Order: sequence, then structure tokens, then C-alpha cells
Amino acid sequence: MKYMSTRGKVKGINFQDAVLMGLADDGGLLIPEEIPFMSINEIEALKDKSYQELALAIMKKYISDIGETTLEKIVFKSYEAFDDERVVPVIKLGDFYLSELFHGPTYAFKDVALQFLGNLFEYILDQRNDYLNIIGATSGDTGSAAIYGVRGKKGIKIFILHPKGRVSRMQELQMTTVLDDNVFNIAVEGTFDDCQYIVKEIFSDVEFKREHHLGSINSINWARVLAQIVYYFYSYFQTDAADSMSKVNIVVPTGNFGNILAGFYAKRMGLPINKLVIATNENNILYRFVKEGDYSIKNVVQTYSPSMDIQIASNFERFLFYLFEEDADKVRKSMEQLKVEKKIFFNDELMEKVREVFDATSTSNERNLEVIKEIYEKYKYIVDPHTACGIDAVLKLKNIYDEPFIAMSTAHPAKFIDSVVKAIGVKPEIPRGLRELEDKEKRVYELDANVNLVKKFIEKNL
Ligand SMILES: N[C@@H](CCOP(=O)(O)O)C(=O)O
Repeated sequence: MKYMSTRGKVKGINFQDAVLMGLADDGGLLIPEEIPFMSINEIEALKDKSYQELALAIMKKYISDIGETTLEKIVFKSYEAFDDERVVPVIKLGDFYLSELFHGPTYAFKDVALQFLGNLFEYILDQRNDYLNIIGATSGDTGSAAIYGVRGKKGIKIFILHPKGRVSRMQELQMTTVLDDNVFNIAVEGTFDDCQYIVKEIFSDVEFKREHHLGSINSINWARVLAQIVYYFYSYFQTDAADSMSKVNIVVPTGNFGNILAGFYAKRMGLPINKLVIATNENNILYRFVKEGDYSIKNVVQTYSPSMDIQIASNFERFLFYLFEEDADKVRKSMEQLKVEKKIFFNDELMEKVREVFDATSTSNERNLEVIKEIYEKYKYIVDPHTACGIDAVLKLKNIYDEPFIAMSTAHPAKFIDSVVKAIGVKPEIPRGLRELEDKEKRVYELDANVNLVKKFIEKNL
């Protein structure tokens, strides 16, 4: 499998180079040159595989420059630190399924891909006798998952930018209490969008990127999306729908569009998905897009689900590429339009195509807490505020569609204790990895939201 850029100037590169390149050198995002399609019989044959076996079966369709035995080792190693042997267990709450994606070391769905990416980087760098300086932006969960994915790995340094005061206390502590010499946490005066903008600007300086061997852990990096495709299949196989290989709807709490994009690839690969439902909070650009064709950037507001406090969803560009029938010029022009006019225009014909695949909901802050409460009172089960946005979508849509729903549960509620306590007056059980973080020594650097300042900081610490 070869990879190319959504903006058309980078083509024909292999998987390992795509992983190291992160953001494509023309400013676009790397995607596979084709999406492997599987017949329903082929998909059904994967049904009884373990998570790791399934990951191998799917990933090898996209990776032709790593031998199967090596890939198998990387995959198996990546899921050793999960606290459930199924990696992604699926439970049933009443009439819908909940896919628990938070059983990794930092208790969010990001671990599923970042444990894999950390091991992948280690393998590639070792083969090439090379080193890597990772730059990433986080609205809360990616940061710690990336740090845990690469801490202690030879030849890797990691610089993580988070918006100061806009992540939960637990998310902040998960990052800032990691004191390894190769870890640099930067609290930026601004929003996540500012952090992501800085990271993308730094990667767009191709000279700087090459000179300093910069790499990406955000879902800009194709390997992130690839590893996430697996749990759409695995979650589906754990539902009754898999008995007859019939369709399901899948709800995904979404900020940066990376998680749901993996679902889009799973659907294109043939997985029987009816609708992918984008569950947003009050930062609802993706909801406005699906419902009204309005893709215009507004100011970010702070919500109880901070990981989704995002307006500029970086993976939207990958979706645009397919929406525009693989026309890289149209993608480039639209991204240019977004930069200048802060919006992209979509005609009715395009929106019809969008709505064939996606539906969307938006959950207010107030409703978010209500959902946490409703679920707790009904099932004695505590969900985090991001998952609650997803469950709100299930509750709003389940009478409209015939197919059963799977909601992706993206984080452990203990990462958002304050909001959970506000909703139900009860503290969720704190898992071992999150206990006593407050008492630990912390290290964080503070910088203004300025590309050059961040570049200087990185150069000083290489
Ligand atoms: N919600 C994310 C934002 C970054 O998204 P990514 O999928 O591109 O890493 C976070 O928690 O940091």
C-alpha cells in the first residue's frame, strides 16, 4: 500500500515514511492510495478473532513494508498494558451498546492508537538508526496517551502543547507529573485550536521539520487513524447485529474528527454501518455542517467535555478528499478558503452525500450533566461528559432509525471528576493510574500562543 497527500503534491510513499512524515510535506494529510474493500463473507470470517488478531488482519491490508511477524509483535506489545483482556469490551445499557475504549494506561480511547504508534516509532527508528522529536497538540487526552506511548523510548523526545487552564485537572496532572528527561509539557495561553495551529505551522516549515527530525502523534498521523479502524470492527462483532451481519448506527463523540474518521474508513471497507453519528458539545461546527451545510468557525467555548472544545477539526480534510471525489485541487482550495474566510461552502448536492453517511447532534452543557445523571440513575453506571454527549445522541435518534446503536465511550469518568460529581453527587472509582497524582512533583513550561516562541523553545531543548 502506498500513501499520498489530500493536497496531491506527495504521492507513492510507503507506510513507514508516511508515519515519520506525519503532516504531508505539501501541508495536506496522508491517506492510503486506495481503501481495501472486504466482502461481507470476508468480514464475517474475522468475527471470532481476538483484538490483537483482528488488528493484525486489518492493519496488514494497509502496511506492505513491515513483515507480518514483526507487525504481529508490535501489535501484541501495544495491547499488553490494557486492563481488560478484550482491550475494547462492549457492554449493553438497555437497548444500546457502549464500547468502552478507555481501558489503556491513560484511560481514554487515544491509548488504543498511541500505544501502537509509540511501538511503531521505536521499531522504525531502530531500523534506520534514526531519532525523532515529536510535537503534538492536545485538548486533554492525546497528550498523556502520547507521553505514555513514548516515555522511556530510545531516540525520542516529546513536546506537548495544551491550552492552559482548559483541560481537566486530572488530564493536566497526567501530563505534568511525567518527569522523564525526554518529556516537555507546554501550557499555551490560548485554545486547543491555537495549539494545533502552532503545531501545523511548525510542520509546514519543511526545512525546520527535516533539520530537527520532527514527528507527529496527533491524528494528523495516518497510523493513529489506522489503529482506530480496528475497534469499529471489534465493537461491531460484539453486538447481536453481527449474528446476521446486519447494519448498526455508531455514535462517536467528536472534536478533531479523528475517531469518527476511522469509522468512516471502516464503513468504506465494508463494515455494515448505517449512519455514523457525530456527537458534539456546544462547539458544534460539525453538527452545523451536517444539519445546515454551515461549516463556519466560531469562537471556542469551554464545556464539561474539554477534549472536544475544538472548532477546527484537523481530520475533516481527509473526509473532504473523499467528498470531493478525490479531487486534491478542490481540497486545497477549500482549505485555503477556510483559512481566509473562516468557512467552507457546500452545495445541496454535496450535503446530500454527507447525510448519506453522517447524522449529528449537539449537546448543551446543561443537558450533558442531565445525561450523566439519567444513565447513573437507570443503570448505576457512570459515564464521562464526552461519552454523555454520545449517549445524548442515542437518546435523541433511537426512534428515528431501525438499526441498533453502538455509542463509543471515549474516556473514563474519573478523568472528569468535577463534572461527574456535579451531575450525580458521587465520585467515580479512581483507577490505580490516576490515584495520588496531585501529590506528585510536576513540571510544565508556559508560553504564549506564538509559533516562533514555540520553535525557539524546541530548538533550545533538543
Ligand atoms: N481531543 C484531542 C485533540 C487532539 O486530537 P487528535 O486525535 O488529533 O490527537 C485531545 O484530547 O487531545
